[in-house]
Amino acid sequence: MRKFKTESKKLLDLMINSIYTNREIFLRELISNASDAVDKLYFRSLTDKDIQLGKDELAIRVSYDKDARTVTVSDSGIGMTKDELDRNLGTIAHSDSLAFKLDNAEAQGDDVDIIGQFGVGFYSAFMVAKSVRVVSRAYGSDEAWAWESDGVEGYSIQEAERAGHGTDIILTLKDDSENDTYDTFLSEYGLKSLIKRYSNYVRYPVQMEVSKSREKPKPEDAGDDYTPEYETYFELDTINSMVPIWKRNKSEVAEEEYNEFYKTDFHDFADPARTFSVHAEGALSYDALLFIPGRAPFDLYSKDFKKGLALYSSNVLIMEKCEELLPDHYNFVRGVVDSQDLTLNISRETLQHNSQLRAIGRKIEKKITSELQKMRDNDREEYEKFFENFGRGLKFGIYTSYGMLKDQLADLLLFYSAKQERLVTLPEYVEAMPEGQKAIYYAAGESIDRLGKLPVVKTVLGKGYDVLLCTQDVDEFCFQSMMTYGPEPELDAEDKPIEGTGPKELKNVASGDLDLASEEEKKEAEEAAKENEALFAAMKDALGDAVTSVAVSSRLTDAPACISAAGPISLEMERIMAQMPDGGEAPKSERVLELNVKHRVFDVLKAAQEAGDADKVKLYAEVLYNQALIVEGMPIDDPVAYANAVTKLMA
Ligand SMILES: Nc1ncnc2c1ncn2[C@@H]1O[C@H](COP(=O)(O)OP(=O)(O)OP(=O)(O)O)[C@@H](O)[C@H]1O
Repeated sequence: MRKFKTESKKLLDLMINSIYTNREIFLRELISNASDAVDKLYFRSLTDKDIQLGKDELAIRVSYDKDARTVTVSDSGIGMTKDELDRNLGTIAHSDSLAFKLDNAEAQGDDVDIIGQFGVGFYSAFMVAKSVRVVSRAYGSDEAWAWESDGVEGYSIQEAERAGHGTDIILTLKDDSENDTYDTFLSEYGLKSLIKRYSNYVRYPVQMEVSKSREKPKPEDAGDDYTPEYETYFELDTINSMVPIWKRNKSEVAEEEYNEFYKTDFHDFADPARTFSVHAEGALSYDALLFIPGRAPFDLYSKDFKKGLALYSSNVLIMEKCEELLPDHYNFVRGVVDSQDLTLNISRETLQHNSQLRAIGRKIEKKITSELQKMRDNDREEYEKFFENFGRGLKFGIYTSYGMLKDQLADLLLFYSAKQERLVTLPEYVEAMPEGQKAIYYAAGESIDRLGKLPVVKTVLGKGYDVLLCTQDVDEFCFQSMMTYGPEPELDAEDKPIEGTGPKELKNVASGDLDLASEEEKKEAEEAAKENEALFAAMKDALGDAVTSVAVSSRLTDAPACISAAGPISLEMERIMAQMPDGGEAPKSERVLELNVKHRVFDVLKAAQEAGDADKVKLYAEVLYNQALIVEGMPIDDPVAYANAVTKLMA
């Protein structure tokens, strides 16, 4: 027996136990080696006219024997001589394939696509096998040799028999134990799935005998009551689809083919809303085929949802979901990236240089943005559907980046316009603003219907200004992190900003000072506040900590009262934060009970105050406060007390 070199022994142990996290990739490695072997022969045939390759010789076969516990991968590739077996499989980290690739880098072009480079892949077989036998006959030789090893001490090489050139790798799988079974590798379904998952785009057919069922011929003497009988038979099937769809010329691929690929590979039952691709050449060349799903996956907003694109290198799957390729706000995009230029780490499970991924990721992000813009501008109906599915993520992108992504994402957002009664973009809102409108107004709450009825919304609409009705939990957080929206101010001759131009503040109609009143109205309000100081103080007293103040409103026309928020937290934000898992600790809004001093109800209040009827003032305060809460869609603190107050006033 020949011994593995000492370094090799250590390496082998390292390999088997720590390089790979996923033992099932052994099949990927063996199929990749077989593909390399066929590639090498094919490459030779390009220059050597004597080599005529039949179609069958290009195929890679995978088979298994449940009783003998063997899995075999065979190819009719270039094969190995005795020396090559010794050199290639006796020295770990020796890769003839890499040498081949380097030697032929110039000549090989697109016709050959060698996968091997580290000289370790083969040994991954020992993760699942207790012994490995390699029977190989080099092309042009009439001898075959068998290399055999248990992966511990060493290996032997003996003379063997093989009908033609090529190699058989025969693994005898480890025994099942209590914690570990190797059943999947000894089943048609298990092997087929692995071939499909990892080696689907290997350029040569990967074939397996698969069991099928067919109806037996109907006997001639069959009577009327004949029921058909079935039999199982075996047939050699090609399992992989070979040519990666993303490598094909776009004009030659029908939309249905893309849709089918999307649905099978990304497990969706609906067609994608958009299919697009990126093709980059240069120091880092790659192809990407990307899809915007037609519907949101059910777990999109759950913690378990994993974003990412499938990453291929030389037609072999490296990672099913490579997160670095997608920013969080585009987490819904599915697709593949394929590059030959990636510096893979030895296990082929990750890359050595994340900067490569980041570079690809940046380009892909740009492409997605432009694709969404195109969809928004050219196919509004579809875009609205897209936005309903994934718009929330875009808003989150702005919010979680503290507004840094607003230049990229704000124009992709849609909001419901109270004035136009349809979804509008922010540019469309700004475009339609009448002269003199200083801010972009929005209202946040649970439903469009309800928001549309809010007195404050009606007041702003009454001024001729549109109000965006926001019903998603993230809306206001998104607006607050944006603070303003719009192009930079225009400058006058002295480079000073021209008044009325520049970004517009995003204002919640129910928060802070709306600055809608005319000078005259402001003066009136000031006077009313002064005049009714005692009444407001009595009402604030009656309401205690529920409000921070009682004030004259400049945002009401028909309603007698409303609640606004003085600080940065609106009532709606308070409601949303209270619903979050640790909502008990959530900050509260600073509520202000605003009164419409022009409303008849205010006269009634004033009369009670002037008559010195403190009880009545208290009851009125409670009723108005709670009523305003109900209108806002907020829960009232003490419904019984509210009902009692109404009853008392009526009785
Ligand atoms: N089926 C095969 N037919 C012919 N040669 C093979 C076959 N399998 C392996 N070899 C030879 O053995 C060498 C070592 O294989 P191994 O899988 O360990 O490394 P590799 O494929 O070169 O690189 P990587 O670790 O990146 O897969 C290969 O470079 C190749 O020369």
